[in-house]
Amino acid sequence: MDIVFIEDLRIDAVIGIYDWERRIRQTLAFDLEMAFDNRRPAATDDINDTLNYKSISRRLQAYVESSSFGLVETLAERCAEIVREEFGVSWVRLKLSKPGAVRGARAVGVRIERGTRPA
Ligand SMILES: Nc1nc2c(c(=O)[nH]1)N=C([C@H](O)[C@@H](O)CO)CN2
Repeated sequence: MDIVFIEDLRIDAVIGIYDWERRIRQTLAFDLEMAFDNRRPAATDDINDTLNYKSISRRLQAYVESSSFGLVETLAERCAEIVREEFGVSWVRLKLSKPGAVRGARAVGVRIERGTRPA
């Protein structure tokens, strides 16, 4: 199985369950791994045959910047849905980190996998 990945995509958003968190924007970090057969773009050298990581990054930036969920679980689920439904990705692993949210930890967050992983 081939993978297209996006690493440490930083996006500012309103996120969190506490009152003070509803009044500020916090930086979130996204890591994505997406199943995609890269043999065709490798043969054609055509960007139109790829799973375009720039297009996906831009879409997630627009969505996350305008979101205001309480839980990272909710935001992670919505982002995985966008990747699968709008970009036709059969399997995605998405890690959503909230750096500095817990004193003593570099980051906290969730990692989810959605869809069927190709053989
Ligand atoms: N599993 C989760 N635990 C916590 C979350 C969350 O979104 N998922 N959120 C918080 C607070 O918003 C925290 O990040 C503020 O520091 C606490 N636990």
